[in-house]
Amino acid sequence: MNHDDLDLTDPELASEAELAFEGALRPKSLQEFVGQSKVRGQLQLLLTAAQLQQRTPDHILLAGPPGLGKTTLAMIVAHEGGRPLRMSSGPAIQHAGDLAAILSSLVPGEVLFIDEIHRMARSAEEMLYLAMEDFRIDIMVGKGAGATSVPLDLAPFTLVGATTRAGLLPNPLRDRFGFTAHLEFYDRGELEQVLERAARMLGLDIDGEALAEIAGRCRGTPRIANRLLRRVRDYALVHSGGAGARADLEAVRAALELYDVDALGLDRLDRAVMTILLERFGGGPVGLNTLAVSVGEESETIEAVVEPFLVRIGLITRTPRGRVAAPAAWRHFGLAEHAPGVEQALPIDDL
Ligand SMILES: Nc1ncnc2c1ncn2[C@@H]1O[C@H](COP(=O)(O)OP(=O)(O)OP(=O)(O)O)[C@@H](O)[C@H]1O
Ligand SMILES: [Mg+2]
Repeated sequence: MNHDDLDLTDPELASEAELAFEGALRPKSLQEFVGQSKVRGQLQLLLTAAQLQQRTPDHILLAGPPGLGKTTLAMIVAHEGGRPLRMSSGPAIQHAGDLAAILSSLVPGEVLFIDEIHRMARSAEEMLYLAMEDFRIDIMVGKGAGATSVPLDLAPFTLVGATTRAGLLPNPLRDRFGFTAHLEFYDRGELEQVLERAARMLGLDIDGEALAEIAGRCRGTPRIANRLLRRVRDYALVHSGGAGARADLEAVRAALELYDVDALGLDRLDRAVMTILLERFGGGPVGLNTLAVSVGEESETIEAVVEPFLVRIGLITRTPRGRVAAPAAWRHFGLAEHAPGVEQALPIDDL
């Protein structure tokens, strides 16, 4: 089964076909990169200053929810400076030795991209501190009492780290980045631009109204925008009997209804979380872990993927006592707001 069809609005899941498509769609320069104007300006300044001084740019941390363009920006940083790019990821660096092998083979000026940097092994993290600061690592030679550490100079490089969970990074690591870019969800206009570009590349003839409808349902996330667009393209193609893909508002609505993406872009998991929060916990407050267990998901997923969007569109608020449903949530789900404190009346084993 194809991941696309299972979790159309999960910004994290990507099938092989989708990855190939993403590769083709990635903007290659800051100029082509849509939206994130603040971050674009910050990056531009940092890269230009480095170029003027003919040095490697400072280390950059890209933080933000999945699918907003972190990998794309890392590639742009390399491309804009005409620098080679090495790609790795936190889960692939489980020993300091893994990192030493990468670092010692970098060429001068290379951009090292470490995706999901918060998942790197602790021992490697410590090695990275020295590497980032002094372009040097200490390699342990021998074992036991006779072990000595041998310093090894590295080629100057730029580390670009990406994380969906900046809060999990230890302070010493966070502090060693010259700049942290916080990526924001995209607004409608920006998403329409992303979609327009992708439609052109897909050879899909789609009108403005239809684009706007997709833009409204893709959770502020370019990856989801591109994915929904492909399903609309399928729909248009099949309904024209293969004659050519042309999509209007009606086609978009029909296609997205088929795939269970509602008018706000909520998918099944979002709706499950919201329904439980509203109906079972009377709108909260309820703790993240309790919510996660109730829908049978990892609390990491709820926190990194589901919740940021629900908070952003004003369906959930985070309070010190837990997550609370906002009035808009009751309206969106067509429910009457319960009296506060209902959750306390629930039988204990229902929690
Ligand atoms: N600003 C943008 N303009 C145009 N397309 C974009 C933009 N940002 C992202 N995209 C597209 O969205 C897709 C996902 O982007 P990308 O892989 O860079 O996200 P990510 O932040 O690295 O996600 P993850 O956290 O899952 O690794 C790519 O196909 C990319 O082309
Ligand atoms: Mg990425």
